[in-house]
Amino acid sequence: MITMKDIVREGNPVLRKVAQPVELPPPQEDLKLLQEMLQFLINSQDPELAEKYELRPGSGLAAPQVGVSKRMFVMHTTDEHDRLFSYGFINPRIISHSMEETHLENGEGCLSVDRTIEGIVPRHARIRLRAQTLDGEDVNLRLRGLPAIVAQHEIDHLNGVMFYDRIEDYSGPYKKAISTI
Ligand SMILES: O=C(O)C[C@@H](Cc1ccccc1)[C@H](O)SCc1ccccc1
Ligand code: NI
Repeated sequence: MITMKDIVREGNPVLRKVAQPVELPPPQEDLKLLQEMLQFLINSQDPELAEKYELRPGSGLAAPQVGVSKRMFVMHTTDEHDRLFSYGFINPRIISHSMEETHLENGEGCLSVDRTIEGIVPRHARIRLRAQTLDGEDVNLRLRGLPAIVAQHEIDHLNGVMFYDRIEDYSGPYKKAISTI
């Protein structure tokens, strides 16, 4: 069972690596890990289990956050119509997105970041996501709202990007060095 001790925190270089594609068909051990990551999200949203195992609630989790630099993530969240989006994604790609942007009013957090970082994190309002799912099917999903934001946050993890890299005026110690012209 995955608990908070299994989640790597900022400063660990795995969070700044570009994760490797998963070989297809996915090895059994990758599928097992993805299933355990999804179960973590479900457990983290159960008040009794979250309290018992001291879990921070999560709507998304990427494999690098459990120290595995592979291109897969899980999501367990609802949209504004209370529809549940519960998936394990393998080799996810955003194949198109809206020009329109969105953001969470109170900014974003991260299970790998044990501090609050203020600031708006701009995200695409709508994305088209292609991936293989935990169930082995190829999906091509249109996401909007919170599921779209969660997916973008997790895919950033697969590319070594942290949410605060995207805050316009963030100049904290962890911001990735950007080349100055
Ligand atoms: O660290 C992670 O990847 C899990 C994050 C994902 C996330 C944070 C903010 C916005 C979108 C995705 C969270 O722990 S999931 C919990 C959550 C959900 C919505 C807003 C804030 C926190
Ligand atoms: Ni995160």
